[in-house]
Amino acid sequence: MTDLSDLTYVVGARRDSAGIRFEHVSHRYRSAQGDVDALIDIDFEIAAGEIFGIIGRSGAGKSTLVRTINRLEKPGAGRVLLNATDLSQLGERALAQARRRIGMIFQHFNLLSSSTVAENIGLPLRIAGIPAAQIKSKVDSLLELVGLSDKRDVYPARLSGGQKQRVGIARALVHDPEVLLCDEATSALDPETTESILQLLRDINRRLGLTVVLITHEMEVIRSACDRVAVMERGRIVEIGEVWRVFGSPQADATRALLQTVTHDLPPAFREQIGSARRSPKDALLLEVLVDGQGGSDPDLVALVGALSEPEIRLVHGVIEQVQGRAQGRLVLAVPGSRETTLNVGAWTALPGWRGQRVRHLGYLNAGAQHA
Ligand SMILES: Nc1ncnc2c1ncn2[C@@H]1O[C@H](COP(=O)(O)OP(=O)(O)OP(=O)(O)O)[C@@H](O)[C@H]1O
Repeated sequence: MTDLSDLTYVVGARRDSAGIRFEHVSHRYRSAQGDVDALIDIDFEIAAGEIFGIIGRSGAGKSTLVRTINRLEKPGAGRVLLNATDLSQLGERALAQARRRIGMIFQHFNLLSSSTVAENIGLPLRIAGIPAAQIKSKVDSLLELVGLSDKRDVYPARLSGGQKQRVGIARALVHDPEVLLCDEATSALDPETTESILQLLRDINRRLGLTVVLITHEMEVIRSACDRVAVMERGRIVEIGEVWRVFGSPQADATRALLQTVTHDLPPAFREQIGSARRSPKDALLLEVLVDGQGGSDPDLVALVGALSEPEIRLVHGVIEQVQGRAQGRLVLAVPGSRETTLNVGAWTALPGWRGQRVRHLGYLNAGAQHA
């Protein structure tokens, strides 16, 4: 008979959320095709109550890492602690109990097509032997939480992708977990639906205080939802930190490659006009001002205005956006050939207003093309 003593039946019954500690975790898959080192000496901590993103290219080791949290994967070396508990030390019964502290949602929702929304959500409770009346009340409150009260008796085939994922989220929350693992939970959804699911996850994180671990290969998802992020590459964590810091000044090549999808590149037609060398005295020098967020929520434009008040310097491209309440982006200035020698970029950027803004030479804007 299942021990029901620690199950709670009220949505929002806030448990203390759990922190997760990886201690020198390594894992090797052995197969006929050869061994794969999926995790190599992973050592870091996810704080209780944070939304933590894990990003990396396909095969980087993200799923394997997350599966060590609920011991779907047993690491070959090292330990994973859930709120100081080492799940590897638990017997079968205690492990089953501990796994209830960890909910999980998946890319393809994993719903039973022959069961209604309410039946899908209540399934883990039925398996645990909870009385029907308690299941009903729990399912009703979860349906309300995820905004699907009107879909109670509908079958999954009649739901949109976003609605299916809401059912998945409700089902993952039936045991009031302390941790919610999300494995590419928005990868099958369009951008608008993705944003609504991320909004729901943020809301649940805040209201229930639960730790959310989110795997994705989409930087956009990390930017929109996470507090901190770890970037994985070939089994290792190559970069870790607050999202705005990692986005503002990525250190690892893997991070820079992933960020290409969200950094607003120069329009192709404009890029075609840029050369690496001056071809005519009239060619303008292009300076790119990178705003990395160190300066806070508002980029200090005093310095930039100072630059623009230099005669003939033009602002030719610019994007600034907020990441975790910090301004990030870039601006491109064109300095005419006649001014290049007298312009003292070093003197501008030494001014206090340039904190968090770096300037680099982008190339030369072809004078002929400018007037084309
Ligand atoms: N059961 C397995 N047997 C052998 N190799 C495996 C197994 N599962 C994963 N791998 C390999 O381990 C490495 C890490 O896989 P993992 O699924 O953790 O990566 P991932 O970053 O989650 O990738 P994706 O984004 O494609 O899901 C890959 O090289 C993969 O091929």
